[in-house]
Parts: sequence; C-alpha cells; structure tokens
Amino acid sequence: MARLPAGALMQRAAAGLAAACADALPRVYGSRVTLLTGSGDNGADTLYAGARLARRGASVTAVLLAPDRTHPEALKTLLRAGGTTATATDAAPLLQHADLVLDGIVGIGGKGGLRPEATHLAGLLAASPATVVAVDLPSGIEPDTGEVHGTAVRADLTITFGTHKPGLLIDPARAYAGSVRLIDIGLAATLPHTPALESLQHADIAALLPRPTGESDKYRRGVVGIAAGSTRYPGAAVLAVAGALRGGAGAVRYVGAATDAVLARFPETLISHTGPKKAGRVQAWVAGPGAADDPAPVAEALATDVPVLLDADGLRLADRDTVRTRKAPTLLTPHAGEAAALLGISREEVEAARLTAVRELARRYDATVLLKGSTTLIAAPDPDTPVRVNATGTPWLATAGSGDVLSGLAGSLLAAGLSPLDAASAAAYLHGLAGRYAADGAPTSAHDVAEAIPRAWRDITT
Ligand SMILES: NC(=O)C1=CN([C@@H]2O[C@H](COP(=O)(O)OP(=O)(O)OC[C@H]3O[C@@H](n4cnc5c(N)ncnc54)[C@H](OP(=O)(O)O)[C@@H]3O)[C@@H](O)[C@H]2O)[C@@H](O)CC1
Ligand SMILES: Nc1ncnc2c1ncn2[C@@H]1O[C@H](COP(=O)(O)OP(=O)(O)O)[C@@H](O)[C@H]1O
Ligand SMILES: [K+]
Repeated sequence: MARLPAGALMQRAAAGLAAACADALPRVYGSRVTLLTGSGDNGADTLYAGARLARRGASVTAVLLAPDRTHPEALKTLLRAGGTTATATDAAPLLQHADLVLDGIVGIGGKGGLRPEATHLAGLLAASPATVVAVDLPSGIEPDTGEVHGTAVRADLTITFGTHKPGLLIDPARAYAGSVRLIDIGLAATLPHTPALESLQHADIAALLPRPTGESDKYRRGVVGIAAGSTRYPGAAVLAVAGALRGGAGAVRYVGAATDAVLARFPETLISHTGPKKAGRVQAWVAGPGAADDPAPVAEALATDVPVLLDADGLRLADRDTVRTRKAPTLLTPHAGEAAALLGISREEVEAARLTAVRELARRYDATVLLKGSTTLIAAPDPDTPVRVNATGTPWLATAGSGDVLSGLAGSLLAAGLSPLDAASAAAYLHGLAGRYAADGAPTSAHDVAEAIPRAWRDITT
C-alpha cells in the first residue's frame, strides 16, 4: 500500500464493484440503487461505487449508519455525482423499492456480529425484492472463520477485493454470500506467502494424481487394504472398495465379513481371510466403514507402519492414544457428528465453527483430518500448514454410503504414495466432481458417485 497513491486500492475496488453492479442490472440508467453505508472503508467503497453508478444515470441513495463518521471524501464524491443521503429510520421504503442494494455496512473490519441498528437493516433487507450485492463480504459474517454470530446480510452476489476471505468459502457464512466474484486490485505482492486457507483447482489436483509409467506394475502402483463391512453392514465394504478401485492404487485387498458381497460385485478384489495384521503387504489401510462393533481390525491396522485412514465406526472404535502416538501418518475423515464425538462437543457446535473444529481435531490427534459436510475442510497436524477447503461438492452427495466411497478413494491415493493432506484433498475434489456428474440435478446414489470418479479424473487430467 505504501507504494501506491493514497486511496488507489479503494478506487480500484470501487471501479470493479460498480462494473459488477452494472452487470447485475438490466440497465443502469434510471435504476434505483440503495447503499447501506457503514462508517469504515467498506462504506467508503460503497459510496465511491454508488457515485460511479449515479454518473451513469442511476438514482442512488446512501443510508448512513453513522452520519457524522461517514468517510468524508467518499460522501462528497457521491453527492457531487448527484446521489442523496438518508438515515436508517428512512431505510424501509428505500429498501423495498430499490432495484439493487449494496451492502457496505462492514467488511473485514467487522467482528462479533452486527450491532442492533445494522441488524435491523439486515432484517429489512431480507424482506426486500431487490438484488443484494455484498461489498467485500456479507456484513455480519466472520471474515476469517466462516462463523455467523446472530444476523448477517444475505446477498445474491458478493464482490470481494484482492483475495477470497475464508468466510466466503466456509459454511455457514458461505451460504450468505451468494455467488462470489473476485476483483483483482493488485494486492498479490502483499498477500501472505502462507495463507490461512487454500482451495485447490483443477491444475493443482492434476499435478497430484498418480499416473502409471512404463515401469509400473500393480505392486509399485500401491496396494490399498480395506478393513470394512460386517454382517450387519456389508454394503459399506462394497462401496469403500468401489471408491478404492478408482483411486489409482494398483490393487485393492479386502479383509472383513463382507467377502461374498465384495467379490460378487468386484471380482478383481484380493481377499485375505485374516485381519490386517496378517493380510499381506499393503501401502495404506482404510479401516472402519460399516465395521459395526469389532475393534480388532481397526487396532490391527493402527498397529501397522503404513498410513491408515479411519472413517465411520473406525473413528469410534480406535484407541485415541494409539492414534496420537503412532509413527506412520493417520487420516481421520469424520462427518460433523463423528467430529463432535471426538471433540466432546455437540454436532451444532462443530457445524457452527468448522475451521476451529478441524484444526482442533488435527492438533489433538496429531493426524490429518478431513471434516465432511456442506463444506469439506482438510487440516494437517502442523498448525502452520494452510487448511484446505474443497470447492467441488454438491448437497446431492448427502446420500447414504457416499462417505464410504470417499474413504476408499482417499485410501487408494494414500497407497499410491500421496501425503495424507494431498490424498484427502484430491479425493474430496474427485468425489465432489463425481457427485456433480452422477447427480446432474437429480438424486443419485453412492454407487453412481463411485462410477463417475473416472469421468472426474479424466476431466481434471486432460
Ligand atoms: N485493506 C485494504 O487494502 C483495502 C480495503 N478495502 C475496504 O476496506 C474494508 C475494511 O475497512 P475498515 O478496516 O475501515 O473496516 P470496515 O469493514 O469498514 O468496518 C469497520 C467499521 O465498521 C464499524 N463496525 C465494526 N464492527 C461492526 C459491527 N459488528 N456492526 C456494525 N458496525 C461495525 C466500525 O465502527 P466503530 O467500531 O468505529 O464504531 C468501523 O467504522 C474492506 O472490507 C474493504 O471493503 C478496499 O477499499 C480495498 C483496499
Ligand atoms: N450438504 C452437503 N453438501 C455437500 N456435500 C455434502 C453435504 N452433506 C454431505 N456431503 C458429503 O457427502 C458425503 C457423506 O459422507 P458421510 O456423512 O460419511 O455419509 P455415509 O456415512 O452415509 O457414507 C461426504 O463426502 C460429505 O462431505
Ligand atoms: K459488506
């Protein structure tokens, strides 16, 4: 910022914001625009963008939350462009009759939920038919965590400046943002080298996925062991194997009580009639899906010196000290309910603060943790490693057994040699994309998700 003339970043932000607002309106000339303007720089961005729209013939009114502390230059610019001001007491009709409302109450400077006056405005806005554009982020969300304390603005579109904020990517706050558009204001050089949160994209995942070479054989590609299923839940074993067969390992070895079901569906599976301890060499174990109440296979897998993925019943049956103290890496893949049990808090508390929960689990268990749900987050045990957020999922994945497919897939990538963080990230990405392809706007099943994995893989790598 020191190298730029004063206000340059704000002008870039306002220019991008005004252009995005113009795109969101059928036409700018004659449209009615209401600005909700707080006393900080977020309000100032909003006033400058409002001035640009006013110069193009929009009728612009700024509702000032703190009239005596509004950014003076920005306010002057709006008034000179023909805009007008109002106080919060006059806001109701302005919000009701607007075509477009810009939410500039607070941006990254807002903490701890909206104050009463702003809460009142957010309530009026929720009842307005106008298109709502959040400036930088929807006011009231916690920018750094994705938590929402009390009321927040619900936007149709969020125009964010310089970089995505964690709150725009993590539920529950993410759901308030609508679609998110990033405006480059030339901040790249000043951003931290190690972000708090990363969201991998196609090319990042393509670089991680294993590919066989001329020298490959099935053992060199990795063998993944699946210790899953029970007489009560044979399907979990079938689905974990279904995911594992599409994850890049050269072979899948199964141990457990669902041998017949697994072989009937996947004759290519190697079967061992012992526990993981004597099952023969594998490069990674998946333990727990549908395991019911037998702790022995889980304990045997944890006693090996290869990476272990624990899911579902495995998370409950595992000895916690063993997880913490084992030398080889461990990957835990809980949903919010399982995470809550591991942390000794409620499911609601996990869902309200996913970033905190995933970091705390990784720290407490000295393991990599993939927290499933509407937002999938992955944290490494080292607190300085950026947490990863997966962007490909779809709520259609909330179908029984889709988590079993994910655990097989991630285990297969572990066996192929990816680190737990990369295996979990690549698996979540492929699984999310496969879920979209399988669903394509209609209900789908876990088995269809598994069958769509190769299409997702091809899409990423070609
Ligand atoms: N940094 C950059 O490079 C760039 C930053 N840019 C922009 O600046 C924004 C950050 O601006 P900022 O730092 O002035 O803070 P901001 O978000 O306006 O909030 C602080 C104000 O809100 C108030 N307030 C606080 N909490 C509240 C609550 N719960 N409920 C209600 N009010 C609350 C608080 O009042 P006070 O505590 O003083 O009474 C204070 O006046 C950023 O999001 C982006 O839009 C761009 O121009 C591009 C370059
Ligand atoms: N609302 C949602 N939006 C996106 N993905 C979801 C949602 N709900 C669940 N999922 C995903 O669906 C899968 C469900 O896994 P899990 O809860 O373990 O189900 P199961 O135990 O039936 O296999 C996970 O990958 C999870 O991230
Ligand atoms: K805002």
